[in-house]
Amino acid sequence: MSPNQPPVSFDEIRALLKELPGPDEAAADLALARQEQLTKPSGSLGRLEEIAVWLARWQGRASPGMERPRTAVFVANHGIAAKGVSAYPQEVTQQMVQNFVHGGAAVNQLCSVADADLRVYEMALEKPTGDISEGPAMLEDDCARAIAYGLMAVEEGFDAMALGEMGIGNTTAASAVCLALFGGAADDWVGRGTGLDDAGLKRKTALVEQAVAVNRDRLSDPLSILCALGGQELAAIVGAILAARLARTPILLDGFVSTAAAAIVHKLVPGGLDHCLVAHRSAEHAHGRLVEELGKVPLLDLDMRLGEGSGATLAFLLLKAAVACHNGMATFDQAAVSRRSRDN
Ligand SMILES: O=C(O)c1ccc[n+]([C@@H]2O[C@H](COP(=O)([O-])O)[C@@H](O)[C@H]2O)c1
Ligand SMILES: Cc1cc2nc[nH]c2cc1C
Repeated sequence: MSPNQPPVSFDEIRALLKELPGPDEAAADLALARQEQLTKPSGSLGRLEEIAVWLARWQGRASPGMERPRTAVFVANHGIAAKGVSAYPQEVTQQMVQNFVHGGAAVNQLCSVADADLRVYEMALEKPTGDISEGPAMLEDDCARAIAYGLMAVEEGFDAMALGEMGIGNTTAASAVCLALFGGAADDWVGRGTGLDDAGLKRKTALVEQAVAVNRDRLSDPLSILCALGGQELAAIVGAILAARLARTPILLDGFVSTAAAAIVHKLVPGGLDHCLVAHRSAEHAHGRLVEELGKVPLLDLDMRLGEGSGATLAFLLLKAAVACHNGMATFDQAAVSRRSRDN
């Protein structure tokens, strides 16, 4: 496959999975060795130390950088929205795109605070995916094209990317994907999304159960699950995660919906999410269980449940702090600070 021709079939995407590069352990070892020289008790910067070494490992350089972060927000509509699974009407998806463009959304302010570039990818909003409670969300070709769209959204030259989404009804799709991938009961995976009331939550739970039952013959592997139950923005996030691995770009996953998309990659390739961190634990009911399934510990826990890349963009600030300490602190030798006393 030439670099300018993204894969447009599941077979080509499966072939790409075999080409994913591993970590740069030499860069990580050098970063770890530097952490031990810096003027602080060993380990005392906790996860900031881990983040600096993780960035070195996945950027492939001993001195990690965070000058150029980008937030990508993938936006799509969902047929299931017509069944009353969201507290907001479907037209909000398009209206929020305008709000992003005019700089009025939360993610605009957070990008400005974090000095991050923002890209919004609108995915055929006039053509919602199929209603998953009645049949598949997408045909294989459409799903592969959406994955390819996400692959193409990753450009070289960014130090890290935050992957976010926007789409009324997409927590229903995310819950259905999780139920199909991890099993359990529908109510393990369903939450209030944008703020459903009790009656709405009951309806949404029944529809998620129905979606998995109706599509049961289409759930044989992770890509088929994405195709049958997911959405275009979830598929694009899958593509962006894979492309970022090829481009040596570390990823911050946002909330429940972004993490549900990432779970597809987790099930497709062992270690496929090693270049990704979960930025925050969303207040959406199932996110805690989902991050446990992925073996991840979110960086922040602020009761946020907005989506649109907000939590991941906010966490860029932690990555910047980790890099500033890693690259800027003096070593014990440079600052003439005495090292640890011999243990008795
Ligand atoms: O990702 C999350 O943790 C999250 C939790 C609740 C809501 N959202 C956002 O809200 C929208 C989906 O909610 P809903 O209720 O319409 O399914 C969509 O635009 C998401 O970005 C996102
Ligand atoms: C207003 C609004 C903004 C959002 N941003 C991401 N998801 C959203 C859902 C709603 C309803």
